[in-house]
Amino acid sequence: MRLSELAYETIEPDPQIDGLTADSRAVSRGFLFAALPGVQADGASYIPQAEENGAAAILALPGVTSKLPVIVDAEPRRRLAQLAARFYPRQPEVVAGITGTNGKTSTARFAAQLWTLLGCEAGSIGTLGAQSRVYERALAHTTPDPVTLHETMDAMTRAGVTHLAMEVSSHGLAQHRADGVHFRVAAFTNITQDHLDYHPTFEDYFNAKGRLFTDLLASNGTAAINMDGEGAEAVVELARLRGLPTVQTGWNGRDVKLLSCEPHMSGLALELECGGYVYRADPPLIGAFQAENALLAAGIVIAAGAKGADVMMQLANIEGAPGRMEFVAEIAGGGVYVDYAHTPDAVGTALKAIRPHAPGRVIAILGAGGDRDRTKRPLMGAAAKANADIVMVTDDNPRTEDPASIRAEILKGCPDAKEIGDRGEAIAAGVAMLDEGDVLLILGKGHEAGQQVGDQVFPFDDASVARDAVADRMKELG
Ligand SMILES: CC(=O)N[C@H]1[C@@H](OP(=O)(O)OP(=O)(O)OC[C@H]2O[C@@H](n3ccc(=O)[nH]c3=O)[C@H](O)[C@@H]2O)O[C@H](CO)[C@@H](O)[C@@H]1O[C@H](C)C(=O)N[C@@H](C)C(=O)N[C@H](CCC(=O)O)C(=O)O
Ligand SMILES: Nc1ncnc2c1ncn2[C@@H]1O[C@H](COP(=O)(O)OP(=O)(O)OP(=O)(O)O)[C@@H](O)[C@H]1O
Ligand SMILES: N[C@H](CCC[C@H](N)C(=O)O)C(=O)O
Repeated sequence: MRLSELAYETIEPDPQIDGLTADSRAVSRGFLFAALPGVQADGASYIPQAEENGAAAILALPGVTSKLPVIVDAEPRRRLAQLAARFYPRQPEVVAGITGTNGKTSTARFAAQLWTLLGCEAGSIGTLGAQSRVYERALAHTTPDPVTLHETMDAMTRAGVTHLAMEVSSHGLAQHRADGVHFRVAAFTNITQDHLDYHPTFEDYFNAKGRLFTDLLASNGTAAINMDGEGAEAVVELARLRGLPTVQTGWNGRDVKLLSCEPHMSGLALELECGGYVYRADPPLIGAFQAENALLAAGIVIAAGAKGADVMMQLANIEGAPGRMEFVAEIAGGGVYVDYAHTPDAVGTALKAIRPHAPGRVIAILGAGGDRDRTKRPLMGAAAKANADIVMVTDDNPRTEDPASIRAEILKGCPDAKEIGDRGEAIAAGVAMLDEGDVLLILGKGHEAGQQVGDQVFPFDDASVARDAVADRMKELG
């Protein structure tokens, strides 16, 4: 593709463009290099490296110079996404974007499962990567950079995916990573505190999420909203201002309404109302909050055109996502579970949700990630203290921070907690504490396969560490 075709500008010279990237280290001959101003660095300072690597053109802010043809744009991130959408033009027929603080991954997975059960070739993109029956790809971000995103969507579409549910994070929205995606449905789970290291205020965080509804949802699209989530009314208002229809779900939902939700040992017994009819479904999901995510997923699939009755019939068949209230081992009439709660709201929600599974005590293990919102740490500690019988504070991904300082900030919210920095030791100590009917809930890292300390990622998987600890304890008990 010629640069002028890609950029919709008359440019001389007009080189052939063979690829796009915002990372000078990934530039190959014929690539367009997008010089983006970032948090850590200014992409413009890498233009010489891009030129050396064979770049054919540059995208940059006004005032930036190069010996190569330059596309000048005051919003280069937005422009890069537009270029990426043109360079990789194929998108599934139906794309649903899901935003919110908690529940995006589960909702995206549920929506993709429902579509599959209804006979569509469906997939998802998010924290667990790009997944479908016909195409899989590991991804570094919940919402990938626009080049990776559009390339992935193009490849998924070529592989046959027609229905895609994708997570759209607030970072992704603020950085225009998903611009150029044709969203038929935009969905909202909830908004509570997170990422206040990146967003200067909670309002800024909400507004970033709001972009999915105000800027990215197609003008003939539909908003699907979990009416039980914090912030739902404000999102209804965003849709109303654009005159867009909504599908409202949850206990407070209008279109898919939860009438009752009874957690039992292996799942949830749900009673719902949709289109004037009452349905029962018993999905194998642990945690009452998963009912909200399941109903929102149903709302997404209905918003994209499926019949409510058909969707309700399949709700019993959806399965939980890895690392989300995942049962990993049984011990002494209780069990060990792993969950990805890494916000104050999620810690409280997950601990409340596990209570019905614990005839005995609830023991919580948690840490908090380094180089992320510090203000959430004592609140996470307090949420654990309020909802667990015993709390143990350990390390999550310290990244470049001092792990002991992170733990000290969590401990401000739960001063009586036991502190064990080494996560493996903490899990072993938690398992050793389990008595008849007790439950251990290991929070924060869910499906993650590594622990990031400094710049290094060491293999670490909560579920397998917990299984090994349970096996050791069983041996000891004979
Ligand atoms: C705060 C944030 O989101 N930063 C992301 C952003 O970095 P940045 O633009 O600030 O990059 P920078 O390091 O300042 O560099 C500026 C530019 O110079 C370029 N560069 C840099 C070095 C070099 O040698 N050559 C070069 O060209 C970089 O590619 C970049 O374009 O763009 C980078 C490239 O796409 C991302 O890798 C990086 O994600 C960082 C690592 C990150 O941790 N992001 C997390 C917080 C995130 O995005 N999380 C959300 C999920 C949150 C949730 O919902 O829980 C996600 O969607 O994953
Ligand atoms: N509807 C919900 N309300 C409150 N908490 C929830 C809800 N759904 C999930 N959670 C909690 O949030 C955790 C993270 O869930 P999930 O991975 O689905 O969220 P996410 O929005 O994808 O997060 P991230 O983008 O950070 O990966 C879960 O493990 C659970 O503890
Ligand atoms: N997407 C989230 C994941 C957090 C997971 C937790 N284990 C941590 O490291 O903080 C983030 O980047 O904030």
